[in-house]
Amino acid sequence: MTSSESGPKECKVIQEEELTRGKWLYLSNHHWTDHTGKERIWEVVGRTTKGPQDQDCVAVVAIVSRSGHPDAMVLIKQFRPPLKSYTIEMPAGLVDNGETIETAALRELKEETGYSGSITGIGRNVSLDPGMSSATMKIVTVKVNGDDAVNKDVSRVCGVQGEHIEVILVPLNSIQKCLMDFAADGLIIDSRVEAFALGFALTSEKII
Ligand SMILES: Nc1nc(=O)[nH]c2c1ncn2[C@H]1C[C@H](O)[C@@H](COP(=O)(O)OP(=O)(O)O)O1
Repeated sequence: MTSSESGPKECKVIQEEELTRGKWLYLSNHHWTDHTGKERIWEVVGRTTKGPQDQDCVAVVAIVSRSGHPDAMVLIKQFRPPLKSYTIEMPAGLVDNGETIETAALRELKEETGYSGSITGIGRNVSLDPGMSSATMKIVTVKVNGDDAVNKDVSRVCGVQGEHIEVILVPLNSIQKCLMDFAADGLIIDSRVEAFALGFALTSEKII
């Protein structure tokens, strides 16, 4: 029986060969065998910061409810050197060594937006860029009571360790229009935000 008659083989990585390492990232060749059993090489970027926890990072879908206002999603605008551009993203960041996903989510939300909230859901383990990077993350949903004293006077500009982050509240009922305006202004929309907005529009039966 030939290999094609026996069906596809299970693909697997057989060796990780590190090529170079920086402070935050490393580049490796992953030697792997494909569905025919042939050995191949894939170039992979990994994060040096990954500790024993399962995920490299966390992203936060934070929805603010305030009396007299429609519910809004907390988004952030910041400059991203890899893209040479400002971006619109969800609050997100690296999970610190030994930190739980829950703690990381609430910490990043506070550091990057000033908001405090409570967790309403924790997503699955997901990939950020499966063709390029080994990094994985979870999306945590958080509800924020905008009328609560702790959230009343949050600053429009946040961030720690040199970050300069502009906080933007985008009403859910006009999220597609807002993203279109940001893109028209030359901002790059994070794919997680775009996917959230598309899903929201589809479930609301409003594509734009
Ligand atoms: N790839 C990176 N290169 C850097 O030069 N610096 C980096 C990289 N990735 C993260 N960082 C730095 C920038 C921040 O000071 C810290 C924490 O970032 P965090 O807020 O956790 O994550 P992001 O929001 O994704 O930047 O790490």
